Amino acid sequence: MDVDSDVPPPPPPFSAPSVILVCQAGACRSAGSEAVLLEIEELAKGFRNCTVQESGCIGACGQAPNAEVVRGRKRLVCTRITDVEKSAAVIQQATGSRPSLEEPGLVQRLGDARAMRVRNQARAEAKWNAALAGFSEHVMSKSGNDRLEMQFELSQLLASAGLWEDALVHVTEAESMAGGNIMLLMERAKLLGKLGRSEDLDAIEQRVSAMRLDFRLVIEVTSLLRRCKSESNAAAKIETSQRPIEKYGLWFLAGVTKVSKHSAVYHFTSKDKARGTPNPRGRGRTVWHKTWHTTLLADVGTNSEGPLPWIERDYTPISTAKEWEQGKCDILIKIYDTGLATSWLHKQELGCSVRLSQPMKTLDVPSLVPDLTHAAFRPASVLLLLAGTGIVAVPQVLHHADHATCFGSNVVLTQPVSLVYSCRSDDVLLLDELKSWCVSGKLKRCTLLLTEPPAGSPPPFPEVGEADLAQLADVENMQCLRARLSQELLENEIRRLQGPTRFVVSGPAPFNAAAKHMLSEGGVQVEAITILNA
Ligand SMILES: Cc1cc2nc3c(=O)[nH]c(=O)nc-3n(C[C@H](O)[C@H](O)[C@H](O)COP(=O)(O)OP(=O)(O)OC[C@H]3O[C@@H](n4cnc5c(N)ncnc54)[C@H](O)[C@@H]3O)c2cc1C
Repeated sequence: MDVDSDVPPPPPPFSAPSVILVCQAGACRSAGSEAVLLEIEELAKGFRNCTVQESGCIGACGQAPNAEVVRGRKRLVCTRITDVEKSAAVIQQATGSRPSLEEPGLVQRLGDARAMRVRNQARAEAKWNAALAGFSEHVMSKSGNDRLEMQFELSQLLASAGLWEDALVHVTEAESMAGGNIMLLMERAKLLGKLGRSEDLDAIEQRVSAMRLDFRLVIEVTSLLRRCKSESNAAAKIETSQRPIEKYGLWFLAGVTKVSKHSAVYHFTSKDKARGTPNPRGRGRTVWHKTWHTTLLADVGTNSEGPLPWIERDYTPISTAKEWEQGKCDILIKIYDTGLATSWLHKQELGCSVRLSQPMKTLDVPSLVPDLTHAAFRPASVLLLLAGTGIVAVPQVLHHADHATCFGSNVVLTQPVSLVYSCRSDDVLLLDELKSWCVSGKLKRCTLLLTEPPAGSPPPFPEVGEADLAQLADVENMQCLRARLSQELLENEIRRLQGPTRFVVSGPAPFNAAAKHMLSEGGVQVEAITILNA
């Protein structure tokens, strides 16, 4: 299988049937793959020999959104399908002919639909900077009702991000465009309350009293205005830097434990109730077993990812859900000298404050799929194929195999879990933990694959020594090889497993693509593979 960057040059026209698989997994979904699917479906309508289907991860997460063209035995991965032109180029790869984009308004309509879906996805993940990227300019290019609706949405996004003054400007403009809409007026009141502007709230109260409203609406509006006023009194005391950001809690950097030349465990603490919990419970709720992650807001200032002064990056804590509830969280992070968020984090002083999002589901347990509708079977065994910081999936999965750390009173992960872990010899992570999980039997087997680090810039923690691999010699179910993941090694592992097996692949994009390819060559069905970005 070829993995090409962008969409490759067009082939000559042909008539053989083809299938376009549009990835709908993690990174692609965040990059608008739902809209890519609709776009490709719409553009492919005139081609009888071409079918379009959604698919799981294609293994090129770093270049999302992606699709794969399958023609006979040939498979071609098309990456970075970031606009309508690129979608048209994918169809040309599949059919040999380019669909027409001449229909008036087509490109604009598809472009708008795609922008809306990217925004909705970012919103669902509480990634306010990503949701706002390019949105203000987009709103300004619209008129009439479209403009009114979008301007209101813009004000809501800005309010979620804590930019209440900007949100107020837009909701006020939307309200004046709508000519005195009560719903928009109440949205304005909520923002005035947050900003502590009680005189403006009085003015709104007077305006409302002069309106002819239905009796029930009067009760609702009066009670909302009362709440806004009491919020307004408290608001004056909140410093701008401490303003709540929707779905985020305030944490403090309490310590940094360097664990390799490239990575460290960052210890965070919090007393903020807004931090939420990975395991919401209460009357009427059923326990939802899952692995989870959080989003860190890295306050890097002006950036190319959106208009807000932060960038958003996901992390999978290695500490437990209970510790999160107690206000403690440990995250294992590899520092990249060219990485925007990690190089920023590397410079932070102990005691500094950071924002972490409320926990979000990564995978359902025990099926270990991102979406239960895709859980084709209940696994009898699990093989984790991890590389680099992808190793953080192991504690999250194994927490569900232990009474002390699982959610609810019953352990749901009872299947044997094996691991193949590939890492650079100067960045071996969680070695002591891996050893203890092997000794206790929580991990059935662990194969550690060591690769040589490429020459490059000096590491962030040069003072940390290399991992002591000699300690593994007496651990029977653990082996250490100086090798890369290979077809032979993988098939050897597969032969030891009781089927059906769930394969979870998590590492940098080239590792994910290679592992997925080897699994399919080894006869593993695509439904059995879960790929995670790491
Ligand atoms: C659900 C989820 C959970 C995650 N959990 C963790 C975690 O627990 N610990 C952790 O360290 N990371 C984790 N990541 C990755 C993390 O979100 C960031 O992508 C990573 O920290 C790099 O961010 P950055 O801004 O420093 O780099 P960016 O500015 O985004 O990237 C710039 C450059 O850094 C380098 N780089 C960045 N990421 C990688 C990579 N994965 N492999 C190779 N080179 C890379 C490349 O040179 C890249 O061009 C997770 C990602 C997801 C989606």
